[in-house]
Amino acid sequence: MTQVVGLTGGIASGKSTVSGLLGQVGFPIIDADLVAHRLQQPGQPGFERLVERFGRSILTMDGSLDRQRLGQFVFNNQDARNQLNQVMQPLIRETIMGQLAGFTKAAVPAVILDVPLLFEQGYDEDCDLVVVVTVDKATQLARLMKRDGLSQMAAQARVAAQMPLNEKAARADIVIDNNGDDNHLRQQVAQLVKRLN
Ligand SMILES: CC(C)(COP(=O)(O)OP(=O)(O)OC[C@H]1O[C@@H](n2cnc3c(N)ncnc32)[C@H](O)[C@@H]1O)[C@@H](O)C(=O)NCCC(=O)NCCS
Ligand SMILES: Nc1ncnc2c1ncn2[C@@H]1O[C@H](COP(=O)(O)OP(=O)(O)OP(=O)(O)O)[C@@H](O)[C@H]1O
Repeated sequence: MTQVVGLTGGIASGKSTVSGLLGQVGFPIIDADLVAHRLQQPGQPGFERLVERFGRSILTMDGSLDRQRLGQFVFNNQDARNQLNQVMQPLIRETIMGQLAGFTKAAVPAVILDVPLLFEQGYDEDCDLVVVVTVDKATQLARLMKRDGLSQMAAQARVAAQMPLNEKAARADIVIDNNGDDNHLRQQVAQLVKRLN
């Protein structure tokens, strides 16, 4: 049986950093952000349906999705975010479930399901174990502002669009505390790897 390990947290809490480390030691990763980005390439179903829903004003001059513009819109408008989720979440789920079935068929021992909206979209039901990467609000905002070049207000809006991180941590089987440095994070990931092996 393939063990499905859910990996989630808040925006910029360090999920991708953790999944990168798990990938380095050989775990296959299903990355929901990557799945979403691929579905949003011109010609892909997510792209077509987003243009139908929001119009061509969400496109750049070269005809690709203007992620920055759509982000500004949906992270400041709950109704627009609901519409985005209505369009994207069923497509993301279908793709993720297809990938999961592939790994199960190949009988891999464990697969990492890296999904920012794991609890919000009910993927925890499909997991054998859920790992939540947490970070204090101030550090989260600082890392998010730095990584994405966002203002404090824009970063706060993105954080507010997700389930509070302490609620996610309360629902976790394993919590990884990412308030420390890279070394502190690596030590905790090494513990997790021991447990998974
Ligand atoms: C709004 C979009 C265009 C902004 O693009 P951008 O390149 O700036 O961000 P990116 O896709 O890299 O996501 C960054 C982070 O934002 C958060 N986030 C993304 N979508 C959502 C959402 N619908 N609700 C809450 N948080 C979200 C996640 O923590 C994610 O890791 C993009 O996030 C998007 O299309 N989101 C819908 C798809 C989705 O739900 N993705 C999450 C996978 S479950
Ligand atoms: N322990 C750490 N010390 C300093 N910076 C860190 C640490 N862990 C992660 N970062 C940085 O914080 C930022 C957010 O990390 P990362 O991209 O892994 O988060 P994420 O949870 O995957 O975000 P998202 O939800 O947006 O996909 C990145 O720029 C990353 O390099």
